[in-house]
Amino acid sequence: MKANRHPAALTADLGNSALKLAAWRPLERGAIGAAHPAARATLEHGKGDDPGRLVEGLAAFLDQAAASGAAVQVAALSSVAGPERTAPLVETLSAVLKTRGVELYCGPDHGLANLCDEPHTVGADRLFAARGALELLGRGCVVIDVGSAMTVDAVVAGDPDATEPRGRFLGGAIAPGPWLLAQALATGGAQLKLIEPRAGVPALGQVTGAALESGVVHGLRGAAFELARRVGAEAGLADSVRVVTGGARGLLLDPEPFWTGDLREDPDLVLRGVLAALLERVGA
Ligand SMILES: Nc1ncnc2c1ncn2[C@@H]1O[C@H](COP(=O)(O)OP(=O)(O)O)[C@@H](O)[C@H]1O
Ligand SMILES: CC(C)(COP(=O)(O)O)[C@@H](O)C(=O)NCCC(=O)O
Ligand SMILES: [K+]
Repeated sequence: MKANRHPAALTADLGNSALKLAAWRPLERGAIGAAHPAARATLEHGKGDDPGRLVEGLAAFLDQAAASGAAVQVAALSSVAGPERTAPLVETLSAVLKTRGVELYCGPDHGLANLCDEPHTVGADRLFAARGALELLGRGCVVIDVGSAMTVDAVVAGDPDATEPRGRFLGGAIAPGPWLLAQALATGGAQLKLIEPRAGVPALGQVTGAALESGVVHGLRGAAFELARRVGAEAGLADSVRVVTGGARGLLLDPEPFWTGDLREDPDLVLRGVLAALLERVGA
């Protein structure tokens, strides 16, 4: 017989910029969409990082999570990095978890039908974010994930009477994120310097740096709006909710977007999707 509660879980998302962790308390069934992590952390994780530091960081995170009611019993990882960054992380993560009797699942099934032409090439974070959005909203939407890249994707819910699939991933757009925009400008013009994208800058820049900040930040906001509008329209989701996630989402949300329509923010969309997939995987 299945227990009423899911086990406490660790979810990890290795993106191009950072490793994100969330620990989740034991949840009631059907509560993934409304859950808040007991603990969250973002660890820099690049090539050639000291594994000792990662071990320490992970152990400290797991202790903090346990103190907040999430003594982790199961764990899963999503990665969009290549094997050179993913393999050492999996090794370290597995080793740390093993000392606590916890098994790590790598890339659990996201549970969506992937309708893209080359499904295996779609980044795992896009699929997990889409799954997370379905958990959050219970219906189709446009997902905007602002990290190294800015992805704008469409997902629709599956048939509630059927057990599979949970939904359908329809694809979308991959645009540069704020840092890629800033770097492209800095390397593309002799007079142009590297700026740090930050929220709330004026559009009317009156020195080079301010004009670059404006172009990156307001350009990103404009791109997000236009992509969400067009992706939504082509996916039959013209009036649907837009859900914004990713480490740089603040650039879209502050000041308040000029877009009309229903907008939601969820810092944990990818990790929420990984959680849903993991709990299904362990059948708990
Ligand atoms: N405080 C911040 N203000 C603005 N941007 C930030 C901040 N923290 C992180 N970022 C941006 O978020 C990106 C990381 O977001 P994340 O979703 O973790 O990316 P990825 O999934 O590519 O690893 C960084 O590249 C940076 O552009
Ligand atoms: C588009 C992405 C770079 C986004 O990654 P992120 O910005 O979150 O690090 C990643 O999902 C990826 O590498 N995708 C592979 C190409 C594809 O999704 O079609
Ligand atoms: K991301």
